[in-house]
Amino acid sequence: MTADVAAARDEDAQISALEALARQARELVDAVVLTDADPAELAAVTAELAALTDRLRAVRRATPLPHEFGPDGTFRHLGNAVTGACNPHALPLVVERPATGGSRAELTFRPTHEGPPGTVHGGVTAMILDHLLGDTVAAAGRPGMTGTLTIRYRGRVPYGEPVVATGAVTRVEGRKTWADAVIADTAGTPLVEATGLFITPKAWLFPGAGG
Ligand SMILES: CCCCC/C=C\C/C=C\C/C=C\C/C=C\CCCC(=O)SCCNC(=O)CCNC(=O)[C@H](O)C(C)(C)COP(=O)(O)OP(=O)(O)OC[C@H]1O[C@@H](n2cnc3c(N)ncnc32)[C@H](O)[C@@H]1OP(=O)(O)O
Repeated sequence: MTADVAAARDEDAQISALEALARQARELVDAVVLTDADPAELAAVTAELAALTDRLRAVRRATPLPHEFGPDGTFRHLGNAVTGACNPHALPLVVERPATGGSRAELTFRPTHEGPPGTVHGGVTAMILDHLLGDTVAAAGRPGMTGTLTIRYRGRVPYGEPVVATGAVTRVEGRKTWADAVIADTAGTPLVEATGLFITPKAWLFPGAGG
């Protein structure tokens, strides 16, 4: 085994272990949101969690895992707030790019995403749509940063039931790309619609220009 292969295997093992930790942390958050334990039990669990937190903090990175491009051009961001498999905050969203264009994701929100009773928080659905729009413009070869994001909430988004998010580019002009996205129920009824303007930063076209 060459040193490169051994290093790649070590990195794979590290990432798998981090993914498992993030999955467990999501389970923990869900359990916290839904627990009905008594105060003494809550205090005991809190003390155990404090000890675990200290263990992890003892070996701390300066930043979350960075984004990277694989040899086949695929984009991976394990620390991302929406898609990051190693980020407990992330659903994580798994985005597909259908051959017909655009981006698509099937997802199921959890009770931890609740805003109004029984309904997913509007800021959470906006975040998902922002990401899906960003992936949509990137899939069209026009990656960019969100300039504007407009959301129309048409129906309550439930948690605990699958919903489908889809996005498509609608217009391009210079460094600007507009796209629409929607979260719909499995019958296709639109629940939240979004339009975004994405701008490819000057710096991405001309590396070294700053920004
Ligand atoms: C996160 C991805 C990183 C890596 C990406 C690479 C590849 C990606 C591959 C796959 C990615 C998959 C998924 C990505 C998913 C999600 C994306 C998440 C998106 C976000 O979560 S992102 C965070 C929120 N976002 C910001 O943090 C932006 C802060 N901001 C800036 O970084 C700059 O401000 C910028 C870049 C916007 C412009 O800077 P700039 O210097 O390049 O351009 P400049 O100012 O010259 O404007 C040129 C023309 O755009 C007009 N214009 C400018 N800003 C506007 C605005 N806000 N609204 C309307 N029009 C605007 C001007 O009026 C002018 O228009 P005109 O030419 O007509 O006069």
